[in-house]
Formats: sequence, structure tokens, C-alpha cells
Amino acid sequence: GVQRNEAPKAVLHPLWQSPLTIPGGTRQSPINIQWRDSVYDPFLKPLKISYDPTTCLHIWNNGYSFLVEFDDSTDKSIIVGGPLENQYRLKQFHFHWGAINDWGSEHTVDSKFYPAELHLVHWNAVDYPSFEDAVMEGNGLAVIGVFLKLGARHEGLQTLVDALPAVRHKDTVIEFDEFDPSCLIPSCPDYWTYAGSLTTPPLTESVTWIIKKKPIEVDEDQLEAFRTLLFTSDGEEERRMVDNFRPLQPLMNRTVRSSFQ
Ligand SMILES: CCOC(=O)CCc1ccc(S(N)(=O)=O)cc1
Ligand SMILES: [Zn+2]
Repeated sequence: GVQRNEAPKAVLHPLWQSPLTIPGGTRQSPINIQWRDSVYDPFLKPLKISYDPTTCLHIWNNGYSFLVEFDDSTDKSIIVGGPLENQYRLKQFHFHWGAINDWGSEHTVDSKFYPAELHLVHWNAVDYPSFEDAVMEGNGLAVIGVFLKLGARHEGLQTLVDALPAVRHKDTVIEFDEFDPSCLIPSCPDYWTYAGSLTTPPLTESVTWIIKKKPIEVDEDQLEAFRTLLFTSDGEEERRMVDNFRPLQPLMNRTVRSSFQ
């Protein structure tokens, strides 16, 4: 009979039903950061962070994570400096975490997982008219990654944790104002930076990653509060929102630079 050549079936991610690997992807995220392979770049500037807490809008559960979204219609909450050519506007922040404390972060350092990772998502409003446009451009986004480790209770995070029961189900939202996310960023200025991608659909290769070297400390109850969230909508069979991190991606032809020696 006639031999029909079947195209190889893409392996789909169990959660995102999107291809695990992007065909032709050369700068995918997350990656393992091998400390000794990172290259100190003396020309990297300190990252300047200036957020206006009144730009905070709401918290919502989008079925992948919980996001705190900001009014990005002005330059009130921005970052500038670091590896960035110009300033970027804060759009939202969210987290990735595990079912247990042994894993949960997206990036790893010397193959070590942290129990969770915070992403503060910014977009290049100098070159592009909207976040949606910036998502498609190589220099469109800048995401600050902050590792969470088990330790002392984080008072700033607690205001967020207290609001989580109100967004337990997918597509629920509550108003949230006067929150300054810089309280979630370590004061130590040291970071790694590399060219990468979004770690959830559309997985576009548009992110300048800025990964803080120092983690913040949160306590067990605060991590457990993340794990009470659901991937599912009200009325659906409940699936706990845990392990919402993407598998590590190949480094390929990239160098991770460090702002410190
Ligand atoms: C315009 C549609 O595109 C989006 O909404 C992208 C949202 C989105 C923002 C940040 C990330 S992460 N985990 O790489 O920081 C993933 C997805
Ligand atoms: Zn993320």
C-alpha cells in the first residue's frame, strides 16, 4: 500500500497543552544557571526599580498562576538600567511553585530548585504601543526573577497571601490596591541576566531575564497558601494549582552574564 509519512506528534505539556519544545527555538526559558559558567560583565549597570503602589489594580487567578496586575497606561511604575537599553513598564507579577518544597522554581542555580519563583513582568513602552505587541518582539519584555526559599515569614507577602482565598478558582478576581512589589525584591543588587522567552504560552522569545542572586525568605504557611489555589473553575472537579513551572530548556548558544564577581 501507499506509505503515508506521519509527521512526528509534538509532545504536549500536560498543563499547557502546548508543544514542550518550540520548533526552531534558540532562546527558550527557563534554564539552569551554572554559577561558574556565568561571565561577569563590568559594563552591566545597577538595576533601578521605581514602582508607584497606587498603580496596583487587582489580583486574579488565570488558571496558570495568580497574577497581580498594574495600570501600565503611564510610566509610573518602571525599571531602568541593568542590562536594559531603556525603561520598561511594570505590567504584572506572578509566581511558580511546587507541590512540595523540594522543587517549584522555573530557573535553577547549579541544578538546585527553590520551592518557588516570583516573576515581575515589564514591557518596552518606548518602542512598542502595547504589551501585546511587545510580547512578540526580541527586546519587548524584561522579567525580574526572584527565588523564594523556606525561612522566616515575609510580612510584605502576607498581604498577598491573605487575599488568595478570594481568587481560589480560575477566572476569579478581586480588587487589590496600594501594594508596592519592591518589598518582594532582595536589597542585594546582584543578578544574572540572559536572553530568553516566556515560560508559558505563547512562549515567545521576547524576554530579557534578570534573575536576582539572593532569594527572599517565606515561611511554610505562606507556601502552603499558594498550594490551596486551584487550576479549575468553580463547579469543575478541583485540581490543586501546584507544579506550575516549565521544564528546563537547552542553553544553546547563550551566555549568562553576572553583575557581580
Ligand atoms: C499577549 C499574550 O501574552 C501574554 O499574555 C504573556 C503573559 C506571560 C507573561 C510572563 C510570563 S513568564 N512566566 O515567562 O514570566 C509568561 C506569560
Ligand atoms: Zn512566570
